[in-house]
Amino acid sequence: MLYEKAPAKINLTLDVLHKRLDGFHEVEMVMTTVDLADRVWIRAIEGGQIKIKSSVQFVPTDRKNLAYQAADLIRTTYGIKQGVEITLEKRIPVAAGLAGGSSDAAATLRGLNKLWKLGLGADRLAELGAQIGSDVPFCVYGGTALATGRGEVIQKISAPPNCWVILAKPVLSVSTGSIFKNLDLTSVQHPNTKDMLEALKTGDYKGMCRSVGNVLEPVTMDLYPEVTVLKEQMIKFGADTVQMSGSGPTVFGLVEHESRVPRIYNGLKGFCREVYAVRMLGERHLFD
Ligand SMILES: C[C@](O)(CO)[C@H](O)COP(=O)(O)OP(=O)(O)OC[C@H]1O[C@@H](n2ccc(N)nc2=O)[C@H](O)[C@@H]1O
Ligand SMILES: Nc1ncnc2c1ncn2[C@@H]1O[C@H](COP(=O)(O)OP(=O)(O)OP(=O)(O)O)[C@@H](O)[C@H]1O
Repeated sequence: MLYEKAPAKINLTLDVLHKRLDGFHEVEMVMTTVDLADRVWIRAIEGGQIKIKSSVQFVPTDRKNLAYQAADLIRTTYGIKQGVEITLEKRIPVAAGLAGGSSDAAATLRGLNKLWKLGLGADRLAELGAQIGSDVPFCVYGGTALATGRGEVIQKISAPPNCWVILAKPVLSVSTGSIFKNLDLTSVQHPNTKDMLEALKTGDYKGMCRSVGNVLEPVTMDLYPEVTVLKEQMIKFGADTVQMSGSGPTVFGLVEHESRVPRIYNGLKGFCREVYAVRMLGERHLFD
């Protein structure tokens, strides 16, 4: 039985430059992995099927599951006949803006590359991942990166300075497609990606906090006022900066001093069921 860790990502910045002819949006995002992870177990089985088991009932186990799609893609591309059972121990909240499904798909690609001794490099796995979803290539590498294109062009960058990340997810699921559809590009406030890259390069925690920005945040907040409330609460409880991740609805707060974490965590727990206090994974890449 093979094990792969599938960590969640957060978007320190998320900018949209323009809408492309293929319907996707050209983005520029600084992403990093955090220590909240699904566990993916993979084993070969008789019968040539792809079987998905999930610890969470409402996650699909058919070909709608991104891990299924990853296994199917790698099997057809490399003419593999052997069956495989993939067990997803879900820890990352679903439809949360934390790339849970994408990370499971990326972990499946890494795991099957090992199981079937395909000898594929990270870049090739990322290329395959791009056929499954825009966030999958980043999840293949993990660590910290600047993602451009529709999210699939990955450039490794310096890890953020050490800090705590508090994640809070309101009880609602957000469809990424509908948030992009509601984005009005004539009135967006673009984040300063250059300042963020500089802050990471120089290990400037305050500079990092000043440079967070996500153009999708106001779109999701307009549709779901709970997200605004959660952000305001997290600021009130003392986070250094707070922002929504991806298309939401999870918001994350950055906290430099560990002593401040319990107050924020406990304060949020009072009215939000899903709250996590985790570390960033920084430079720890997932591909070896
Ligand atoms: C919002 C982010 O999570 C930020 O990390 C990602 O950009 C979304 O990545 P994802 O969930 O892997 O998204 P995909 O499954 O590729 O796309 C879902 C839908 O989002 C929209 N979409 C996604 C990425 C992108 N660059 N432009 C888009 O317009 C498209 O309508 C697409 O049909
Ligand atoms: N392995 C999986 N884990 C969770 N959800 C999955 C998985 N495969 C497919 N899905 C479906 O995908 C939808 C989005 O789930 P996911 O948790 O990946 O969203 P997300 O965190 O918002 O992703 P992103 O940040 O990449 O937009 C869910 O509604 C679920 O039905």
